[in-house]
Amino acid sequence: MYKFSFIGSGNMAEALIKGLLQQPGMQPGDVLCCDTDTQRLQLLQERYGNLATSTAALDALQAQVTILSVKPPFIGAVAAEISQGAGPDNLIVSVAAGIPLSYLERQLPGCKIIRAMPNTAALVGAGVTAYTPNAQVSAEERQQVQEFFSGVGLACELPEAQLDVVTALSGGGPAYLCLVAEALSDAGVRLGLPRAAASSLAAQVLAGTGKMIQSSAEHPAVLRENVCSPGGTTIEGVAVLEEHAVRGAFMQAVEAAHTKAQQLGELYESHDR
Ligand SMILES: NC(=O)C1=CN([C@@H]2O[C@H](COP(=O)(O)OP(=O)(O)OC[C@H]3O[C@@H](n4cnc5c(N)ncnc54)[C@H](OP(=O)(O)O)[C@@H]3O)[C@@H](O)[C@H]2O)C=CC1
Ligand SMILES: O=C(O)[C@@H]1CCC=N1
Repeated sequence: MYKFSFIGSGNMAEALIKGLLQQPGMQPGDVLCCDTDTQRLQLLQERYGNLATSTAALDALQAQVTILSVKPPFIGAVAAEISQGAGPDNLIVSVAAGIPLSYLERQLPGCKIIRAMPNTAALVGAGVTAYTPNAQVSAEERQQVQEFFSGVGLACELPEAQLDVVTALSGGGPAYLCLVAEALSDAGVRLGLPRAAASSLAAQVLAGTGKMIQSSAEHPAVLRENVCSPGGTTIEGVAVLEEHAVRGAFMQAVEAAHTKAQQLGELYESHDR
């Protein structure tokens, strides 16, 4: 019996696998990766050692926890494939954006199912995941899933109605902040810094500020004020960001992603496959 299996071994699965393998006691052989792309499976073995692999999704049921990590449009096909073997003994975690528990329950009747939304920062053990279990999941299994996701960052159980917001905020969050890192690095290069120096400064600013926000008792607004000296340099930059309505842009970005997650969900509420 494997500890974890993944159906769909792409970017999100890899982030979780890399994070998991950094935990004490976890061996590559504890993880089964299933994917239709054999080159991808080979690449993961080159990167992470002796992971078990298979091209048959059904094999993934030979694990304590099976993670569905294919793109939303493939969830129906994968569920159909594993429904022949899945039953009340299987604990299935879907990380697919938008796909409601009710749809998964219709495809995999009787199974213990968790809908979860992690992010790719799991890769460095600094992810964040919110999840909702269905009624079949016991308290002990909830704890198992909590431990699984908290091994690769923060984890919390939330009502399913909030998962589309989580998808938009923290699921997609690394993309928004990578874009900020790129923009800061480009700005440095534009002003004459070598690319490597500009990129490393930008990355450290993001990492350091994140740490500071998390560890400080102060509101982010106060931490920002602490940087803006009266009549100084930073307030000039902040004024430009405000002129370009950057806060509004971030809010609209999260709202657009939320709308998309809801649209995906509506599609699956009304379709059987
Ligand atoms: N990327 C992210 O930041 C996050 C993603 N998610 C969710 O994770 C899921 C996966 O996303 P992501 O990792 O980015 O996607 P990827 O495309 O990187 O990975 C999906 C993998 O599944 C494979 N695949 C497709 N069909 C099947 C099948 N029938 N059986 C087995 N494997 C199959 C794909 O192969 P091929 O490429 O050949 O099609 C691909 O290797 C999505 O549902 C997404 O919503 C959730 C949170 C964050
Ligand atoms: O973009 C997506 O649909 C997925 C879900 C959250 C992050 N990536």
